[in-house]
Amino acid sequence: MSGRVLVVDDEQVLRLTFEALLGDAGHAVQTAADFDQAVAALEADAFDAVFVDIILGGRSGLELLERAKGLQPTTPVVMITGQPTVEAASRALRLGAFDFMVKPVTKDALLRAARAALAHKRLIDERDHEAAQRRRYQALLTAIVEGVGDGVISVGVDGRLSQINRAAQELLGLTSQAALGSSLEEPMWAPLGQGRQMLLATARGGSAPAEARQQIVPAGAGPRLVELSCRPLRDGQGRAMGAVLVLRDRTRLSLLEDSLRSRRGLHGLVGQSPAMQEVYRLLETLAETDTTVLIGGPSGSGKELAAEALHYLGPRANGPLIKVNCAALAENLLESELFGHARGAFTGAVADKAGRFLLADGGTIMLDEIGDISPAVQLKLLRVLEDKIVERVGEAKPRRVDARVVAATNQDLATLSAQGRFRQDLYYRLNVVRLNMPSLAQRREDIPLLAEHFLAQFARRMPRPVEGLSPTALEALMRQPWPGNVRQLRHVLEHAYIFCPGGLIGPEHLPPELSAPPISPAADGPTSEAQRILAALRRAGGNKAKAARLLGLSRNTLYRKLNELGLSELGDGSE
Ligand SMILES: Nc1ncnc2c1ncn2[C@@H]1O[C@H](COP(=O)(O)OP(=O)(O)OP(=O)(O)O)[C@@H](O)[C@H]1O
Repeated sequence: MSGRVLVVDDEQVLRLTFEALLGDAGHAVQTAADFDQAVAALEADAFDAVFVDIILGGRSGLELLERAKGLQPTTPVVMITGQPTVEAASRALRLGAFDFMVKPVTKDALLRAARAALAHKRLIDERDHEAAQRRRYQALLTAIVEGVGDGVISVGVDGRLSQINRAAQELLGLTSQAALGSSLEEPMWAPLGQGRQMLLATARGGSAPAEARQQIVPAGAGPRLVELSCRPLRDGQGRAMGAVLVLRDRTRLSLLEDSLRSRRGLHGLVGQSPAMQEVYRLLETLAETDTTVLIGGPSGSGKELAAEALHYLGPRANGPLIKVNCAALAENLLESELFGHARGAFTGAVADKAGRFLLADGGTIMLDEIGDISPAVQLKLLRVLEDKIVERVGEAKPRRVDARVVAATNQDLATLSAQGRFRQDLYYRLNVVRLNMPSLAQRREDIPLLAEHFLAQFARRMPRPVEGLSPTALEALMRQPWPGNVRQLRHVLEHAYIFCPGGLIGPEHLPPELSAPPISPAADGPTSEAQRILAALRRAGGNKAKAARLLGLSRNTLYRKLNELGLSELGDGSE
């Protein structure tokens, strides 16, 4: 081990001898003959060891020792004396001398002392180097920790705060600087919520989740959605030193996600429009409850699908879902269909019949086209809704039934009840919660998504190489008034799918009715409605099923309307 050595002695012989011996041993030696020369050398250069004679002409070597320690504190200074005294030795050591040698100094003793001094210096240098490195590392870490936007909190194994950055303070709403060394058990850390347990448990080597997501409500501010990530801190030997928690504020992201996560559909219903988002939100809320829901909306707008969603998204999903189309059955048939009958209750009642309400026990009953039920059935229905009791036709025995009622109509029940055609009390009872399905014209932006959905459905049923809609066909679809709403769109696309030989569906594959000026939706009064129906029947060559499709009405609704308008004799009666 070689080093830079300064030899300070006023005796030239000694200086030269030391210089030669140390030089031969590989050290770079510099000499100084007196105090001032020595100080100049120490000021000019850094030395790894200094040999100083205690007698330096007029000055004391001890004085130089003191000066050397001031200038180069970590450099070992070896004192040399011709007349050792206890006082001088102890003073030298007190002043920080590394060693004390008595003349005559042998070569071996000199080299040994030099070796020891240099080894000592290296040790100190290394320790200093490590400490400096630790300080640099710490400064860097602090800069990083302060610089990142995420909150950082660390604790020692004792659960006491060892570091917290500004972001964490702000996130937690801590107004004053959190005191390092304070325990995380203190109440001021309560807003940290689960993060507190994660930190404490991890720091103590216990088990805790490494990741979590939670809401933090900082004092005097709104709630923040925060992602937590906790890791243990270990030293080089793997010993636990504490834990660090990173808090990432996801509030903005989650708001953004929420606004972007406009859903493309819900349980069979397709559509990404704001109107449908509202429907989905309402359906999810209502699915959880047992309230009677009245679903309104024009024909073909998805009322039946909405009723299904209400059933299948709620706690009754495992129970039965019974659907009854109230317009499809004659009055007396509907009554026994709904409430059941006893054997012999009327001609043809050859056996007991449970009725749809009892079949729906524990589940949901969907009463479609509820506007079409007779006054007698209305009264019976009111009884079920109010008392949850059914009585079968021809039997006076009340039976308890637990069925959720979802009613649907495309008629204006408020007007019907104002006209005395629908019981007002039943209307109020049904109308407790109202869900209105938007018409397709109110959500045209959903047409491309719906088209994609239906084409994929057809492709499963009738494999043929239809790739999708051409832009012009889509444009034509976007322009339609869609009085028949989604049902009509579905029919139109089915037609196009069948007529398209492959590739893209073009406008030429769409049903001819679509290329003709669209039949305008009923905007006003019965006259224009009659005209619309007549126009549709004409265009459909008298075929009522086809006319219903053109109008976007279900067949039942068209029959009802024809009856109401006194037009039931029109058309060829074909389905
Ligand atoms: N949002 C939608 N997403 C996907 N398909 C839909 C949607 N709305 C309606 N449909 C489809 O349109 C057709 C008619 O829907 P549905 O029977 O639910 O309508 P409705 O309002 O009950 O009609 P009506 O009043 O004539 O009984 C069905 O084939 C249904 O699958």
